Amino acid sequence: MGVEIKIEHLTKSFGKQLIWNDVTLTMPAGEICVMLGPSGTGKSVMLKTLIGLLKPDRGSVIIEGTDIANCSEKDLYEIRKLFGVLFQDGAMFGSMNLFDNVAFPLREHTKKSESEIKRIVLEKMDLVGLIGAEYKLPGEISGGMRKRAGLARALVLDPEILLIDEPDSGLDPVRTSFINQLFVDLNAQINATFMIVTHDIHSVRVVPDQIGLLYHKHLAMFGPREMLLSSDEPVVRQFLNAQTVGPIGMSEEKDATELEAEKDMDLPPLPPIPLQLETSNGIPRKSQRPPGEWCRLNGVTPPPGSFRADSILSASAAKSSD
Ligand SMILES: Nc1ncnc2c1ncn2[C@@H]1O[C@H](COP(=O)(O)OP(=O)(O)OP(=O)(O)O)[C@@H](O)[C@H]1O
Repeated sequence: MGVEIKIEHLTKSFGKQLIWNDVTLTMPAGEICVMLGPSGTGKSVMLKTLIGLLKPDRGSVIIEGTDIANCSEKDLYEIRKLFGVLFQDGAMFGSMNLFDNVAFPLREHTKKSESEIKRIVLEKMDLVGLIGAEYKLPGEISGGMRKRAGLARALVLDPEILLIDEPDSGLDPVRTSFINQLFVDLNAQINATFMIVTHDIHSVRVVPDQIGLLYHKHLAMFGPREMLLSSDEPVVRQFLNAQTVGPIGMSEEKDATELEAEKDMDLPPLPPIPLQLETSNGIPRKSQRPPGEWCRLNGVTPPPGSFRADSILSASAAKSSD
């Protein structure tokens, strides 16, 4: 399970407004990828292009041999069955209880019997910890529960690819840690390829296998977590460490005068690279590599204190309160 997604030379604009140009990356099968970028750099547009809701101007998105950027409606319909999507607010129908919301794709897209549908819905609601809440309306539950219900719905058709847009928006740090743990556990269990769009720097440091950064109308970098967390590239370093010093300004890029004023400033040292978040049952993640392996193989010295168990304190604290 889980399929590779190969994006080549992808370019998208709306009228005269270029969103991003010449994006090339490969999301390895079954891995968790996170896409970052300042607001308005086109992360949601990227997700919509991946599922074929938006057509790029140029380039291709190859999934299982089909270029979904340029295929027929019929092929697109088939390929879309591989996807599960979790929108920011869970995108629940307000008048339907959670059971019916989660059952919706099964009733729409399959000919399964109601007893089979019930079995699947309860299985997925159990996976996301929502057993007992089946008959609640979306308006009666918290934002975190709505997101989990959205996730259960994204899972009912057994997706090979999960697209997740800002899962942490509106969630407190503990709920964010819980949902991160859920993604890691689910990924190990169903082996799907994940693309998560987020602004949460803590999640970015511990959850993904691959990280991408969109900036100033292009893909600034995409690669293994250790590569980006040890990078000295100014945009990557500034964004991943939430610093004000660097090329990213309040609205977009800083101008030459602002950059000149910063040129002699000392940058704070890179923080240690934490260990990757493990599954809660201890089963290794499919893509798991020994900590520090990428740095070692590529001759990169990680920041001092990297890969020590105490650098994932907040994630394990959240787990122990489960
Ligand atoms: N259907 C559309 N028609 C025209 N412009 C669009 C459309 N969809 C998105 N845009 C524009 O594309 C740009 C990127 O939007 P997008 O929502 O992808 O950014 P984002 O990186 O996800 O931002 P944020 O982090 O704030 O959610 C914005 O300027 C937006 O106005």
